[in-house]
Amino acid sequence: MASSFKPEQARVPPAFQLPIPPVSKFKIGLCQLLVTADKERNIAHARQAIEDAAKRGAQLVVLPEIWNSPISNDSFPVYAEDIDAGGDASPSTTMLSEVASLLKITIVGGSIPERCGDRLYNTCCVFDTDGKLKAKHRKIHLFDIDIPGKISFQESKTFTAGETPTVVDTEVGRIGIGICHDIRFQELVMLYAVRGAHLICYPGAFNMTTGPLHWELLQRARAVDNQLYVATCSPARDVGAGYVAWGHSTLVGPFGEILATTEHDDAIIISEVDYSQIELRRTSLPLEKQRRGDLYQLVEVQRLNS
Ligand SMILES: NC(=O)CC(=O)C(=O)O
Repeated sequence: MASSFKPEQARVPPAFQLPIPPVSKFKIGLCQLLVTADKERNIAHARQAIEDAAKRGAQLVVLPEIWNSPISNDSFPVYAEDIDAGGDASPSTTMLSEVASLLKITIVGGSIPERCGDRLYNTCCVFDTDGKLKAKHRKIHLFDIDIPGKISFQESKTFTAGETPTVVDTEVGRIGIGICHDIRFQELVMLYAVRGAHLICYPGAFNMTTGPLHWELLQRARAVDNQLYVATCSPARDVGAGYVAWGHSTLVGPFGEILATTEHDDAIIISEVDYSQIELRRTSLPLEKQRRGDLYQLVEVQRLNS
């Protein structure tokens, strides 16, 4: 198939520019949730976990990928919600909006199956402290895998891929969003870094085959290459589920260091993010100055249709 890329649609992004965040030090809460087939219970459980995290001081709370539904192509259409319609058409995001404004916290709302017309997306909503929907990221790289005898999953059977990278300004800094498989594509986070992201949040559900080898490796690679914070949030492991999640939600600092993590059970991680560490790491190890832009460059494609 001929490529639709045209050189006039490309531009070289400017160098890193780190905006001054409204707060430079805050607590983050990663809610690793056990997800069941009972959607109402999943919503109530997520709400309780968010409230607990906020009580423990979290100003930013992150939820897992697909936290209101089992992870299966049969379930996605059944559990999908019309996020744009809101209200009763989207009980999951209505809850997130309510609880964000009630507790005055920022929420990176994991992801849920979204229905939009006749399409389904794997979508992450970000709510600010007023409960306003600040951003909606639709998973860009769908997870299709076939390792015989280990794992076979074709997300593209039900979901349509998103078309837009997402960077959002919040009260806890500039956040880039990716969902699970998006973490494997380094160009996306490089783009987020040049757009000045302090933190990348990846709601994700790696599995028992790729999780042990790649989950931590990818988070640390994204953080150390770009000298920024990376937070991941997984569903808790349910060995009886059709898709068994690896768990191990984690916060990684800008030197690639693991700041907080957990095993695979239902858990809330509370940890501190300190953006002064980004400047410190970038000053002592100035990758941006050392980068050989004369030899290679990241080119951003301008989507004419978006
Ligand atoms: N579930 C995903 O989207 C990605 C994943 O598990 C992987 O290994 O990649």
